Amino acid sequence: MSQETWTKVDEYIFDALVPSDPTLEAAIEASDEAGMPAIAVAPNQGKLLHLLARMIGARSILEIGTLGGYSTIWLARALPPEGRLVTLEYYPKFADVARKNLDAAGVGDLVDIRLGEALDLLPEVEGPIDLTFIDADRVNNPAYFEAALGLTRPGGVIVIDNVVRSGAVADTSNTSDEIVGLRRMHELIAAEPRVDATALQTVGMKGHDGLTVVLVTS
Ligand SMILES: C[S@@+](CC[C@H](N)C(=O)[O-])C[C@H]1O[C@@H](n2cnc3c(N)ncnc32)[C@H](O)[C@@H]1O
Ligand SMILES: [Mg+2]
Repeated sequence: MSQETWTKVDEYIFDALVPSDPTLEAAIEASDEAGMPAIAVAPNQGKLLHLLARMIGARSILEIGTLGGYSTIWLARALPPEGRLVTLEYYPKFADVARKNLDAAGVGDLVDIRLGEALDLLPEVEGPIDLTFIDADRVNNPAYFEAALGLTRPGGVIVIDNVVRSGAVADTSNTSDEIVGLRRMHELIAAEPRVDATALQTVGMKGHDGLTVVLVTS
């Protein structure tokens, strides 16, 4: 299997189940034009986040890692009119682009973008949260998971993106801070009696990676 095949299958999935959406495409274009890295979730992954939020009737969502607000739009669109989404972003320039994209998508009123180091911002986030999406610097994922667990209500869900990194997570010779952080996060999840979880590796237009899905049980 090659990257070419994975991209082709993603395109098939988009055509079949995730129709092109001018608002979301404009958000990606605006991020590209601002020179931001192309590291947003893929459309089918964004839709998975959206569906998970709808499946649990999410009214409050926390996102760690906004970038240009692409996944934020998918998640915000799952909220009822009185819902709320708090998203944390380190770079002011990224937050500015995200604010414009969210307003253009008509979900700006639902979203509170908080600027700064996520570890500093998390203690100020008000719970309970129904769904937390962790998609920032993996080295801090153990701390992000702990914070998310403290905020996410029983019955709520924590999703962590980019947990496979082209297989590096399973390569014992890889001791980079990022990969050690991912393994430590999975150890914490496994040892935590208040959650149940699984992880999936994914291939597609974004290469080989994966996501971890955690149900907060109590
Ligand atoms: C992969 S991108 C987020 C992509 C976005 N969730 C999407 O799919 O559309 C990660 C983002 O996290 C931000 N970030 C990285 N480390 C951070 C930190 N320590 N605190 C806050 N934001 C951080 C980066 O600036 C970047 O915008
Ligand atoms: Mg990601």
